[in-house]
Amino acid sequence: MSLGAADRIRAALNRLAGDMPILGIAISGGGDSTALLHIAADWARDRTLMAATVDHGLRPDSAVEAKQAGEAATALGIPHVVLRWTRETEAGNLMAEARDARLRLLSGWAQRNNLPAVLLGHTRDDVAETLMMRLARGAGIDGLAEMAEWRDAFGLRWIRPMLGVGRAELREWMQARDIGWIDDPSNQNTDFERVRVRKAMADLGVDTMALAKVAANLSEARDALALYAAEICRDARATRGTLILPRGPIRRAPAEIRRRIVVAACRWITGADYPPRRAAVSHALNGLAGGSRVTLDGAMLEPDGERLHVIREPAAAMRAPSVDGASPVWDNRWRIEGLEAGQEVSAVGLEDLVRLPWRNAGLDRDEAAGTPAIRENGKLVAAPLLQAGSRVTCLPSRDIADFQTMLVRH
Ligand SMILES: Nc1ncnc2c1ncn2[C@@H]1O[C@H](COP(=O)(O)OP(=O)(O)OP(=O)(O)O)[C@@H](O)[C@H]1O
Repeated sequence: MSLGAADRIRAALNRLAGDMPILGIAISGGGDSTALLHIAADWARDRTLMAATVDHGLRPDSAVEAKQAGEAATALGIPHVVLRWTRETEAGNLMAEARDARLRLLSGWAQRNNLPAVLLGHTRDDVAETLMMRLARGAGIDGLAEMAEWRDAFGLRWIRPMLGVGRAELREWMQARDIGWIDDPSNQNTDFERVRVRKAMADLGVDTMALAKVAANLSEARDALALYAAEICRDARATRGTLILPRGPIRRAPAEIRRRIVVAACRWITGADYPPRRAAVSHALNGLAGGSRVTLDGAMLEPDGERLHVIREPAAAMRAPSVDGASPVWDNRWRIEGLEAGQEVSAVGLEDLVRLPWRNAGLDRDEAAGTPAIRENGKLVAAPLLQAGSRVTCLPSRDIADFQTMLVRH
């Protein structure tokens, strides 16, 4: 039984990362990622594996634990670093913020080390607990479907090779080999929803295998719906950062399909790592059904005859931080080429727009104000999408194929 668990993980590693000569692994020092560390170290052989631990600094022992996690990695010949997080505000959902910060820190580390992907130690128990938590929140099919074995987010591929294995199996496997791990006291803290859900599931005798099966069944349903949505959008087009969708077929499609299309369109525009909230999507769909222009999480959807135009919400573009030649992707959607030293990219804005021939660009006023502008010492030098002849080019960082992929894969 325990050998079976390691074999299944190795098979998943072959399937998901078999062609990667170098790979990262995120270890907390807890049981799941410690098991993954050992199994991946053995699997890696002539591949290079690098490990990192995020010290959230939320408990007095966290630094010591991060160091211990590192010792486990270096004992296996795997280089390890500790990445420290400092929380900026006290407001908001601590767990969600910590997870986001963790993914960002890990992604930065992976990019600095040219790692194409990072392994995470989620297990079948995580799948079951997530399903229960989302059920309680009234999630839709996507929220309830199983976690993906891989996902691209925060500029990186995340691989979860242990989704088919239970936490208890892993602990058995480690005990049989005398491998120790750190029991995080937060895993007993009932202030956290996941801990309460875990306890409730144990009390009710809920079988994680059955719940994981429900999640897998819903994934199949999701995939079928995704193909339906992709079929409806087969004539979708992308031009200069605007997505143009067929309005009639979308209007006639069932609500679940409309929802999926709107979510993918919004994420295509914003490049966001998470989909917009369900209630916000419902609100946007109601507006669209009434023929109105709506905004959703930084995207703007505008009915135009038989077409639905999806653009960047101008106010969101104006809030996007400016970038220079060192990191030439602006607003998470424009790749800027040809910037000179001292030049920066930010939105054109309404003030500078009046001096530009924006009407020739076939955009409306708000849309034009949200396009990239090149400035030097705060002074407008060029607005490449609105004027011909600029030496700087702005290329959309996503094309129509990316939209089709987003429809099928969330
Ligand atoms: N502080 C951390 N530093 C690095 N990676 C982490 C950290 N916390 C979690 N991870 C990664 O994310 C995965 C899932 O996170 P989750 O919060 O479910 O972890 P966990 O319950 O602490 O798991 P584990 O038993 O491995 O500690 C972990 O298995 C690990 O790969």
